[in-house]
Amino acid sequence: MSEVCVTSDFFDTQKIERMIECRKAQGEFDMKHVVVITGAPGTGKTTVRNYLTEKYGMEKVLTHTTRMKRVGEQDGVDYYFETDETFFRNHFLEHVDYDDKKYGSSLEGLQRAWEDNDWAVIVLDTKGAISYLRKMPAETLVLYLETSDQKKQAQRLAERGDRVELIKKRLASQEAKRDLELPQELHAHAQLLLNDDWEQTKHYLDAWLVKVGWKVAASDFQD
Ligand SMILES: Nc1nc2c(ncn2[C@@H]2O[C@H](COP(=O)(O)OP(=O)(O)O)[C@@H](O)[C@H]2O)c(=O)[nH]1
Ligand SMILES: Nc1ncnc2c1ncn2[C@@H]1O[C@H](COP(=O)(O)OP(=O)(O)O)[C@@H](O)[C@H]1O
Repeated sequence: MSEVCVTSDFFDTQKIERMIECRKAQGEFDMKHVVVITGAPGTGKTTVRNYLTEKYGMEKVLTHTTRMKRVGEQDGVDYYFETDETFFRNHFLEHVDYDDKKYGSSLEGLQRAWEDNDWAVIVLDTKGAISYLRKMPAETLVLYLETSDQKKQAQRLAERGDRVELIKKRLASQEAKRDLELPQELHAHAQLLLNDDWEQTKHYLDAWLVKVGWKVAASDFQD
């Protein structure tokens, strides 16, 4: 990317406008993107997803699951809740077993999101993130979330209201243990994001988005 297409000076409106024009000329803003948020339970995947939809207007891609609804979750808002019978009526781009339940994301869901918005966001386990990178390398941006202390993750699940026995089962599952580490296949592609302090995480996300081609407006940087 040429020098005028990037700037680290976010307080200079003219430089930002030149950067936007330059990126437009390269067709960067015409591209579809899907931000895949992955990581172990309790690292903040859903919280980050909500920040990207609320602050940036990204389109949330809902996925399907056979797990039970948690308190406060709604069908068609948090997930499409399925039974073992209805689950495979969907056309999945990828699907996995996670902690003895099924989860899957459909191509239709992603395409629907892209009809409304060039930027979509989805929460997946690391296996799903690898599938997305294999199938759509140009469009997929992976964020891998972690915390500096794994005890924090269990605490957060309890604070979220998850039942103690379910937290234990979830954290003991081979998939949750696997996702505590960034898989080799994601090393070169995923952006690591330490989510200890929420204020810092938000700043980090804002900066990362500019780096990966988010269409900033000069006005975003005033005040
Ligand atoms: N591969 C894949 N993973 C999914 C899908 N939907 C959700 N997940 C992942 O399944 C795991 C369990 O999700 P959930 O039961 O909501 O628990 P949470 O991680 O504690 O919020 C998480 O890692 C999600 O990112 C999907 O469609 N495909
Ligand atoms: N940086 C943070 N500091 C403190 N609590 C957080 C932070 N990020 C998320 N949480 C809280 O931790 C809990 C689990 O977060 P969530 O986004 O549901 O995790 P995940 O989807 O990865 O399982 C939620 O109650 C959320 O509000």
